[in-house]
Amino acid sequence: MIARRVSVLGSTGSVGSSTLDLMEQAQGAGSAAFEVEALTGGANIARLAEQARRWRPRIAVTADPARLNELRDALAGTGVEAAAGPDAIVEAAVRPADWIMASIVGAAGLRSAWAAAGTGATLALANKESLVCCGPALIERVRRSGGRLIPVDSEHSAIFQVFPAEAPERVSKLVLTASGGPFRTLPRAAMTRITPEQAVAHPNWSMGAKISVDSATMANKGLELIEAAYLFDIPGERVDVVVHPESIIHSLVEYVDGSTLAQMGAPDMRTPIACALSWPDRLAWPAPRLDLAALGRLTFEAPDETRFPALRLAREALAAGGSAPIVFNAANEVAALAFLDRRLGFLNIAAVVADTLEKATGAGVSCGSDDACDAALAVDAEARRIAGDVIASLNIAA
Ligand SMILES: NC(=O)C1=CN([C@@H]2O[C@H](COP(=O)(O)OP(=O)(O)OC[C@H]3O[C@@H](n4cnc5c(N)ncnc54)[C@H](OP(=O)(O)O)[C@@H]3O)[C@@H](O)[C@H]2O)C=CC1
Ligand SMILES: CC(=O)[C@@H](O)[C@H](O)COP(=O)(O)O
Ligand SMILES: [Mn+2]
Repeated sequence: MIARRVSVLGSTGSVGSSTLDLMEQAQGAGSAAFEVEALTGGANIARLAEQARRWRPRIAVTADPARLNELRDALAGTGVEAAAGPDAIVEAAVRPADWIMASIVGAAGLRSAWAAAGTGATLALANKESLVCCGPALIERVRRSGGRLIPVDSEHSAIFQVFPAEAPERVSKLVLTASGGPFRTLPRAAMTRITPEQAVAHPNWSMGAKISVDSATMANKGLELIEAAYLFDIPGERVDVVVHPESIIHSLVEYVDGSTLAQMGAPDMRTPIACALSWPDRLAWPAPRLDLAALGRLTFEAPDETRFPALRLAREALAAGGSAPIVFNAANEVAALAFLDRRLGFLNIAAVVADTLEKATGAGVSCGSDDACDAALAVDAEARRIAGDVIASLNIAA
């Protein structure tokens, strides 16, 4: 029986909701008991209130200070404390919990993930952007606090499960699988007409809008390449990407003797979340199971970095080091959101990232030596400003 006091940062999103759903199912199966300390959300007050009514956390927090009264009203009579604003989310992240899910999307999740990393709790990290921005420092912070970082991103969860942490020298390379997204076979010429609705329609996974666009451009795999290099302390040249359209093998570890170990499962985030919730134990819940005979075959192909240049840009940013991964992440986030707002064409997402990386390097944007989180946020802010200018100049030219 697994017993945990849990906080979920970003509980109203795709990963956050899957986390609470999994907890519900595991409790229903009699294999776990949970208390909830804190739930945090953004604009979706109705979902946050519904979750708080079900789980009765000590506190529920919305990121938007202007929505505090609305949240208070929605929680009336529950005994759940309401709070609002980015600082309140950081405060929620350091409340007593032994398992904290960091599932806020984008760099907005960095401060709370950083705060949670210092508490000594197990940090279940879905927010890949915080690893890309602060990887080695974030990992070290968890280690020093006596906590444990468990990756939730499906590929990194897969690697984590088959990686020999006690003997990393046995590993020759990591292989990240990529679905290839909804435009895997679309010719580049047709990509100019891609709409946000088409881009968020991922073939295998049900996810939030930003990561769905990242999958469509393969910037997601670029972020994951950086994430893997930091998490498993391995150079980018020893992290391969292979396109596997079925998303059944979630990633692989190749050993020096030629053996390759893989983790497989249905494309459902509750499986990697279950792993993070119970590791090194295993959580029994009514999980979706694989039927390999029904699947029939699994297929693989090389990624096409001409049609999906974001992958190459991420690899270059990782090799450049310093602040380049933070710039990559910030520019990608600004561009993906501009695409979702119909202010930018699909193909221009990677173009904005490339241009921002070049301009930020020219402007000498680099991390300071202060607190890694504050230093990363300063780089992030400057890179966002540059990316915004790049988008504005593209729109003037159009
Ligand atoms: N979805 C997936 O299957 C996977 C996701 N990930 C990673 O997990 C993270 C979450 O992804 P996903 O669940 O898809 O994202 P969603 O967009 O579905 O959810 C994001 C969450 O963050 C909250 N949020 C948004 N903006 C802010 C802000 N400024 N401050 C505080 N909270 C905010 C949202 O609140 P609200 O909705 O109330 O506005 C919501 O709770 C991302 O980093 C993603 O890359 C990794 C692997 C798989
Ligand atoms: C579920 C998950 O971890 C996502 O990051 C998923 O992997 C996206 O799929 P692709 O980026 O491979 O299309
Ligand atoms: Mn992933």
